[in-house]
Amino acid sequence: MKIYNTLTRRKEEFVPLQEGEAKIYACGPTVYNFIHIGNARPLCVFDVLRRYLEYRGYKVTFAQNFTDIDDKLIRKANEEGITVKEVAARYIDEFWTDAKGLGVREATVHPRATENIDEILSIIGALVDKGFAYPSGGDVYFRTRRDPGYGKLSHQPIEDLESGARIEVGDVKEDPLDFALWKGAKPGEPAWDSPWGPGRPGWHIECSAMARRYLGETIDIHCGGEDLVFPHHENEIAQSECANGVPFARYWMHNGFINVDRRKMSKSLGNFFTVREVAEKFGYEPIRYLMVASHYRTPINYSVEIIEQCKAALDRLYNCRERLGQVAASGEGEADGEFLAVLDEYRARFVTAMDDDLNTADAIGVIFELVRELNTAMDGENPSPAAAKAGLSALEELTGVLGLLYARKEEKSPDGQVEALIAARNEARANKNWAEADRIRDQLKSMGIALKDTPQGVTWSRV
Ligand SMILES: Nc1ncnc2c1ncn2[C@@H]1O[C@H](COP(=O)(O)OP(=O)(O)OP(=O)(O)O)[C@@H](O)[C@H]1O
Ligand SMILES: [Zn+2]
Repeated sequence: MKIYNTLTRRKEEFVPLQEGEAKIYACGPTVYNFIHIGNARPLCVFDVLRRYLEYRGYKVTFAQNFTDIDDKLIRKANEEGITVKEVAARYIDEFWTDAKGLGVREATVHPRATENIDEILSIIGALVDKGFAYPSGGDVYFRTRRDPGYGKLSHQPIEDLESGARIEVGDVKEDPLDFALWKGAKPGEPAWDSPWGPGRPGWHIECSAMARRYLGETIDIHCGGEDLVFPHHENEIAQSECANGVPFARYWMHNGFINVDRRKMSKSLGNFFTVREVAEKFGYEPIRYLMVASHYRTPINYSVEIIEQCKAALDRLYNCRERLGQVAASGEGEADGEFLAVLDEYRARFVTAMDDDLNTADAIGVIFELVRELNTAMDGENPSPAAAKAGLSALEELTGVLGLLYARKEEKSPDGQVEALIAARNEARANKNWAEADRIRDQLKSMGIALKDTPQGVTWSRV
């Protein structure tokens, strides 16, 4: 598989540190609010990365943190008159509601910053000992200029960062480029003891600490949104590599933005839609579909129309699945070898697309071609139940890698199945697809169901 590596700005063959294994770290949400559609993108696309690597036989260890202490959480807690812990607990709960709704699997571990203070202090201690960090005014800062590799991820030479950066009077930093690893406690803020006095961790250090604790000093893939490249990920690299003396992450993957009118959807701009509000109107799955229908590095312009298109595309997939299910249930037999070979070709093309830097857009294109092929096969006089069964399993296999077709369960009750067929027939009629409408009528007839067209709609009875 090839992955576009932000570090080298090239697509590179993915070679894991240990054969057959992949250790992945994804920066998780700061839990002070509901997640918005922009935040849903990294959640969904890196869930697909994990599923795909597993599909290809890798043992994946996936860590995603919760940032449960920072300025925004403290502000929210003060606004609401509750503790930071309560804010975090509430929005972690809400996160799970949305993540599950989006079909995102739980990571292998979901560590929280506040539960990893010892590891954080151990990295800061190592950095101080090696001269890469210094305490000052109750805080501890990273000596950015001491790190020869600084700027390698965002591809900006340190001189470019220097311009505009100035030391303010009373500044506790030695250099304006230095950033905080530890922030001395302010009155009323949560604080932990440390060798440099009570305080709390900076944002960047928590990821270095949790990645090391749960995945090791060198990890295979580090991912997150494009906006995290600088300074967050640049700082993570600086901290981890200076503390551990080995490379931090071998591959860096960054998703592009969800935009609204070409501007990044973000809380600060106020141009965001929460996942919850969109899901309440359209369901969760069209949101996931939106994320996987594009290549993860391509910007997506969000609109209601695009969600509606996603919903319609999903309907086509579900309709095909349902049809296959019905034909498959109608008999037994062996599928034709040639047909099975055709299905395998679709599988191979799907893999080729995904191997090319997780090109889910092309992969979905292959799935829709498969759907056309399967619909045609089901259109015949006497569609083969065995072929339908094989087609169904190919369709479920490939949509499953993208984490799609999870929301609607197959109707198991006979009445539900009849209703579903009547709905499919109504749709066929609305599309003037008379042959299909007649076919469904006949199928129902063979199930002992008689239809009656009335001014109120179609009614049915068992004969
Ligand atoms: N508009 C967007 N499009 C794609 N990814 C985004 C967008 N906004 C945030 N992300 C990603 O969502 C993940 C969660 O980030 P985080 O919780 O820090 O969001 P945030 O910074 O609160 O969002 P905002 O940018 O709205 O303030 C990160 O990987 C971030 O890169
Ligand atoms: Zn991070």
